[in-house]
Amino acid sequence: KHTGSRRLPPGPMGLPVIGNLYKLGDLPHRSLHRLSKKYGSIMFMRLGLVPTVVVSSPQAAELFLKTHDDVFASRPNAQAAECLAYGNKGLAFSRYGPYWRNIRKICILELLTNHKVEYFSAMRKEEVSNLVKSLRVAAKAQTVVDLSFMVRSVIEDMTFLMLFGRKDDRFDFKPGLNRRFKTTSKVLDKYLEEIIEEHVRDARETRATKNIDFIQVMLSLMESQNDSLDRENVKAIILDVLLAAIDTSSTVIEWTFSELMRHPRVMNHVQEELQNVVGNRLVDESDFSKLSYLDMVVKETMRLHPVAPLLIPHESTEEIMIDGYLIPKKSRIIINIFAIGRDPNAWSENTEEFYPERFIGTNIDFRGRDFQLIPFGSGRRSCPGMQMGLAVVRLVLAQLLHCFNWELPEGTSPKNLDMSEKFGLAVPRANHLLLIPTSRNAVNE
Ligand code: HEM
Repeated sequence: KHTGSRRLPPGPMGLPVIGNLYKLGDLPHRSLHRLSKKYGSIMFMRLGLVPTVVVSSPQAAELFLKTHDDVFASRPNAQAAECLAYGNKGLAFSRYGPYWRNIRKICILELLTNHKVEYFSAMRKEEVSNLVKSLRVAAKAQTVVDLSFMVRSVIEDMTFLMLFGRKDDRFDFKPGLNRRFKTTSKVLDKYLEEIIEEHVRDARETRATKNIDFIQVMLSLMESQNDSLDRENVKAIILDVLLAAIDTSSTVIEWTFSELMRHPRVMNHVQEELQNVVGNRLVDESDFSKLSYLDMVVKETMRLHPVAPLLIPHESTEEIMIDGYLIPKKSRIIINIFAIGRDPNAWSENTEEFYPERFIGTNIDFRGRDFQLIPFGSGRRSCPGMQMGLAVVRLVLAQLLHCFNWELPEGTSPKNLDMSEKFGLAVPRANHLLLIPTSRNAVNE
């Protein structure tokens, strides 16, 4: 064969065996962004022994996630997934194939439907109102609150209510997606078993109840789908949803607050919009369609601080030529949306600036059709929880911004606010965001 027509994409020279791992550093999305400026938007490297392709422009992302989506819809056998309690039986890390397709269908048609998003709206409002009440106490005393912690707690509560119908004595999920999970998996398994048993008992006693929380939905599917879904599967899916829902939504809120604290002009504008649209009552999700500036602020935050800057790794299932380059079978595909959000060809020159007005007059949205902004991915593997996540993010943000003014603690100014990141599948702030609330308006609670 003529080798010239079957060349790999350009990339840094690898060292034998350890390949280019050493180049990635503490913040791989940033190192890979720098490398892509030198080698281009389709870049090849070996991470350990794994052939890896890094994609860093909207046009290239479209080739991988839309034009040839069917070839790149699998997942590598992730170390993270092996550490989890149920191996690859969940959704996020399982390989492309009939098993994944069935579970994905269940998630989309039964668990994460618009109907479900709406159904839980009253629950979300109540949980956020409770948070507002406790913040009122802090506001009165003018104490510093750990906003990162409080936001995470309210989102954990909402997620537990949605999945299990309860939020008390919940399992501590703090360890997140890392090796420690293996050691905690027995405790976790016991917890999930207890909850399932409780639901089975309840179902037996009250035959007629509707399928409300996720466990109830899954139990009735287990009955109707016979063999294709067992308890292990149910536990694996529930765990996936827990992990996918909590860190992501809290991280978006934390970064939005951080940028608003650094940009008082934008903060004032958001609060004015809330005052005009909502007035002296609490925000309701039915207000969202009129909060267009808030919407732009969330988009701008996710452009600069994508929660999952490298999405979840994809894997190719066959050899394929893309844009004149050979992509070997079983390559790991990393879509660097952190780099895409900063691509000057897509966003003009001021890409590092937080400037929500850039979205005025555009139709760019989150649905994955506009490849310059894909914080939820795009195509077959895109996030099935997008609507649920956006509802949570918008409500918590809007309510906290409507009810309170926020100040940085003494010694911190908008200019020197620490913005360090901590890398993982999700990239939150390295240090919690500490703020002082002051009650803003006489809201009728
Ligand atoms: C604002 C919040 C959220 C963001 C930014 C987000 C983002 C993402 C991203 C980037 C992916 C990977 C896409 C890819 O690999 O191409 C993903 C996958 C996934 N997300 Fe989300 N997500 C959010 C909230 C949620 C919520 C609330 C749920 C569930 C209740 C959820 C469930 C999932 C699942 C199950 C997957 C795996 C899909 C698959 O592999 O087929 N996410 N999400």
